[in-house]
Amino acid sequence: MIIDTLITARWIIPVEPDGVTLEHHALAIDRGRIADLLPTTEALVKYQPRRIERLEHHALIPGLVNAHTHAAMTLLRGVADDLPLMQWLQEHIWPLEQKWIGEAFVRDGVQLAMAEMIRGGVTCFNDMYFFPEVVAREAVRAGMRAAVGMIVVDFPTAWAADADDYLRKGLALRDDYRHEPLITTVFAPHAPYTVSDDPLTRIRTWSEELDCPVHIHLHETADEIHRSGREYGMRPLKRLDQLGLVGPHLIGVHMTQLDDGEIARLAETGASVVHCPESNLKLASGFCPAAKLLAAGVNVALGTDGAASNNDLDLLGETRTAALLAKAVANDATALPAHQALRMATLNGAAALGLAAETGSLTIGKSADVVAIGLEHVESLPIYHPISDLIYAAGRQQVTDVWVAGRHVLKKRELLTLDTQEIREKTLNWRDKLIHHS
Ligand SMILES: CSC[C@H]1O[C@@H](n2cnc3c(O)ncnc32)[C@H](O)[C@@H]1O
Ligand SMILES: [Zn+2]
Repeated sequence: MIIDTLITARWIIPVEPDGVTLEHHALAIDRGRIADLLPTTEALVKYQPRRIERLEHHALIPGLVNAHTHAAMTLLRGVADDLPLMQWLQEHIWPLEQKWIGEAFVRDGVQLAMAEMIRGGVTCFNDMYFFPEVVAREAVRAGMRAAVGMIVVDFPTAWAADADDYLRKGLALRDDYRHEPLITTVFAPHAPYTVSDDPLTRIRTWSEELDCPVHIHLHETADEIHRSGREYGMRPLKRLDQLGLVGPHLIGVHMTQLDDGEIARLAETGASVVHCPESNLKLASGFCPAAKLLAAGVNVALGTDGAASNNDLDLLGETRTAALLAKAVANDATALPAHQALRMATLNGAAALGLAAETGSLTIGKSADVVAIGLEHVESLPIYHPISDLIYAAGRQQVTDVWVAGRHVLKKRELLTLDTQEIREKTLNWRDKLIHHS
């Protein structure tokens, strides 16, 4: 049978079923989808591929899903470090954004972010940023899958004037991209402290009508909880619950401040949480009880947050941090084993975005979003358990090849859809502008 591509690999970690590693298997790709997963010896007899990739020292894994980013903030990487969240935002990031944000900033920042993410094995990102139509356009150009935020904040910015304007523009974007398979749109009210009840209520109604997720920073710091107590007389999650937003569409990002009742409420309503351990560590925001949430049945995905608070978009590294931190937070070395961490970085992210039928595991019929990572490096040998190596020893620089919807976007670490040299030059121009005119 003729197919587009056959990838033979030393190991294949499909993620579904959980914890399984196949040895000497092959992945057949046809018309952008996973057509088969079978032993290499059988594949070589059964298929006549137009292209064949023999990856004898590699593991194939599903493309990683970065479930919370502000991609264009790569241009603000390292601009303000070692500060708590509100001081970082109010004194540094928001003034810079007010001055510089525009279509060109977002275009160049997103291109830099996608170059970094693809080289790190990320095939899908969930973005919350200004000028989301630019994010969507650039993602399609680069061949990346993106869930693009229909953002809302109470204050005017270069992108929109007020809540009505944000929502109108967001819904127009959703309509424009309704036939583009790589792009989905997600409501993205910034946070409970920047979006008032009226737009949140309208988002609830739209989200139900359109069956569309709602992506929001939530319970990020203790300060946010205290402020909500002063302004609304209740914790933010309670307020969102009263507004009808706590349910299967909710994607609560950070969630470092949670009591047992709130964990139970997230579980019973089918909400998702995005854990961003490195941003939380760097801003000293607190610790998301990831293992406790998973044990309660909550879908927990992983995100890097923006490169201005992380300071990288290394989701594989983030997965390692999540697995290590969970053990410290739970005081239990068995908490969040490697296979569960990998699931968070792939299938759980896809599930949070409503994309589990499309991506997140190497399953026949799903989109061919695939990452090859060379494991036989001195840094990760001798390899008793490939999933352990992947999470605890390997680094993103070991990612060699990436396919999104069957399209080869990284080949032997070379980006095929983005111009690395041009991205470097534009980034350095932005650095010079920010240094000389801020
Ligand atoms: C409405 S566009 C997104 C908005 O969010 C800001 N931001 C970046 N990181 C965080 C964070 O960890 N908590 C809250 N807000 C954050 C970003 O600078 C944009 O203004
Ligand atoms: Zn964020």
